[in-house]
Amino acid sequence: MNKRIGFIGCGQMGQAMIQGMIDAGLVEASDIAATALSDETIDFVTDEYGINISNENKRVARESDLLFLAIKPYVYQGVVQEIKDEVSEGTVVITIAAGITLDAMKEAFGRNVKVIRSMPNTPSLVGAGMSVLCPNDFVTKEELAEVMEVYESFGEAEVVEEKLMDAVPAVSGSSPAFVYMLIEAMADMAVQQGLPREKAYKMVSQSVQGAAQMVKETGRHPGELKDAVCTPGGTTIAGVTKLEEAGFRNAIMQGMKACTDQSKALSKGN
Ligand SMILES: NC(=O)C1=CN([C@@H]2O[C@H](COP(=O)(O)OP(=O)(O)OC[C@H]3O[C@@H](n4cnc5c(N)ncnc54)[C@H](O)[C@@H]3O)[C@@H](O)[C@H]2O)C=CC1
Ligand SMILES: O=C(O)[C@@H]1CCC=N1
Repeated sequence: MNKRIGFIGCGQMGQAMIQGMIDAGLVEASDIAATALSDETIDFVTDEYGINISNENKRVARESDLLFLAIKPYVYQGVVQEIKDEVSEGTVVITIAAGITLDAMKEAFGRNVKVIRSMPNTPSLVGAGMSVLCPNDFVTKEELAEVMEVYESFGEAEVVEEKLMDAVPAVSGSSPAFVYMLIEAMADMAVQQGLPREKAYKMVSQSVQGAAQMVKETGRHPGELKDAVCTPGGTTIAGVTKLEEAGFRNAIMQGMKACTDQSKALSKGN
């Protein structure tokens, strides 16, 4: 890709995206510039990814065409104050935090800047990310296509209207955590029943991945796929009955709602 890519902040999510785009062959590691606060992170990222990393936010902001702000939501204001005069008119700034709205970015910069609000997730690290994007009015179609190319290098990407962005963390950014909880709980019980832990993780994670692939590739309704697993009087329907008694689906729905409510609250606070 013929664009200078910069990351302000290079923690869990920044590293996942960087590894994903390098593995996909989109860019060379040496073409990516990033910043972090601690020398420990700078040393680790240098050794692990071979990108150019420093603590020079202003320089990276000045020298990037696509500038990812991979920092925690509560440091956005301070970082934007620091870098805003370095960001040129042609640079596209990409946010990755829940609740940082396009308006909040315009206000923080104090001028019209090209901004794309996005919500990626950590499976980007292994090329299986799900990212959702929303550009402001100053981003051209070509620029959006370039940024989509970046996101699609490490997974799938969709564009939605900004009013839907608060519903997005529940299905992209945060949802892997919920699935890890499911995998952990399933494996714990398998271990309790005598299966070795490593085998339990392998069996459960492969089954979860396979089920997700079935939904994606067959296009069949998840309920229909579930029914196809349930033998009358068999093991699956016994498990389904117990899960429903324990409020399984309702618990998931409430978790998704809480995630969305929190994103809305964060959006209002900015
Ligand atoms: N971890 C995840 O699964 C996801 C995170 N996000 C969002 O990504 C953003 C980053 O999250 P994580 O990577 O998890 O956090 P993290 O704490 O792992 O990384 C944050 C990075 O920012 C750096 N940093 C902090 N202050 C800085 C400053 N003033 N200048 C330059 N660098 C600075 C830190 O050194 C660190 O490298 C957050 O806004 C989060 O909401 C979005 C989707 C998923
Ligand atoms: O928990 C959070 O707020 C961030 C956004 C999505 C995943 N992590």
